[in-house]
Amino acid sequence: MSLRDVNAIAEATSKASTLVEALPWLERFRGALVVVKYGGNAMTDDALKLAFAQDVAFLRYAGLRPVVVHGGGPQIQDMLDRLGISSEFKGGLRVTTPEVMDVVRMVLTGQVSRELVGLINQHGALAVGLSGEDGALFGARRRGALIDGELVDIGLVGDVETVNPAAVEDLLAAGRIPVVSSVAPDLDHDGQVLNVNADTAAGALAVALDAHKLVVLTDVEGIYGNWPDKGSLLSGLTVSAAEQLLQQVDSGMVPKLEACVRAIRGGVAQAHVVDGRQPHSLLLEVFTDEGIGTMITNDCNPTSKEATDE
Ligand SMILES: Nc1ncnc2c1ncn2[C@@H]1O[C@H](COP(=O)(O)OP(=O)(O)O)[C@@H](O)[C@H]1O
Ligand SMILES: CC(=O)N[C@@H](CCC(=O)OP(=O)(O)O)C(=O)O
Repeated sequence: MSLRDVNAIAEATSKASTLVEALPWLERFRGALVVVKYGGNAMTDDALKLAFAQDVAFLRYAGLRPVVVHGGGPQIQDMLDRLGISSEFKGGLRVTTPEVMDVVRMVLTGQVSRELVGLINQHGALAVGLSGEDGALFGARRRGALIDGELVDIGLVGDVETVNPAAVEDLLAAGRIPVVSSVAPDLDHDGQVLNVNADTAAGALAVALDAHKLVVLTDVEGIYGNWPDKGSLLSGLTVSAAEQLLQQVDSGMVPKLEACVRAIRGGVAQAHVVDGRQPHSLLLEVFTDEGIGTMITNDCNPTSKEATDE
């Protein structure tokens, strides 16, 4: 046998072993409902967006039930800049005036959602976009931001208080992939919509759908115990440890960690924060033995990918 033949066999064997490694996870997660939060910072590269759309379609064809909740912070910022509208963040949340709210709604539902739906549908008539307004999916109430222990007004920003998952469940029952934008009707003011952080929306939806997993894709490798010390990346932590860590993290990681805690406390078996800059990170998380990034589980199933919500 020539060296070329030996190399070809080794390459084929390695490809086959990747597929075989996926087998127990394919068996285990058949039918599992997975809520995937796709952050705007992991969405800025065209090749990464294509890979993400492939992963989501793959999950669906592999028999899982993916639901995408997307962000779009950088895309909103681009549009605000183009329109010459200034906005600032307080406590990781965008201060949202009525003028900014118009742009948030337009960009999330009219641009980011459309683009993701189009990319996923390159693999079949799968994805349908909807916002928190559609089918009264979300109901939100205005919230402030906690700055140095003081609650400050940040305008039309909401926290999800009610979830009516019927519209999403209808789409799932029809074999579709719901793609959800985090704009929500204000429960206290008819006709008003609120800007909801997409991590918060994903956590609330994962609980309401009784999801098996919440996977949050972002622009770091996972959660660091001592950010920004690169040696402090955590592969797994319990929900109690995550609650303690919440006191130490800052900026965009706060709503992510809060969403993971909300999901686990609400009965979701596993929550993951993974690196959306790594192509196919979603597939690697679901279908490999080690997974990637940081996994949060309840205190009874410490950091095991076998964790269940049963
Ligand atoms: N403990 C931590 N571990 C990881 N990232 C952290 C931590 N604390 C703060 N961060 C910051 O959170 C950011 C992720 O949030 P964000 O930029 O809002 O992402 P996305 O656009 O994906 O929602 C990271 O890039 C990092 O700067
Ligand atoms: C209240 C608030 O901050 N809303 C976010 C909504 C989009 C979002 O969450 O996008 P990422 O996931 O990309 O950060 C914003 O206006 O930027």
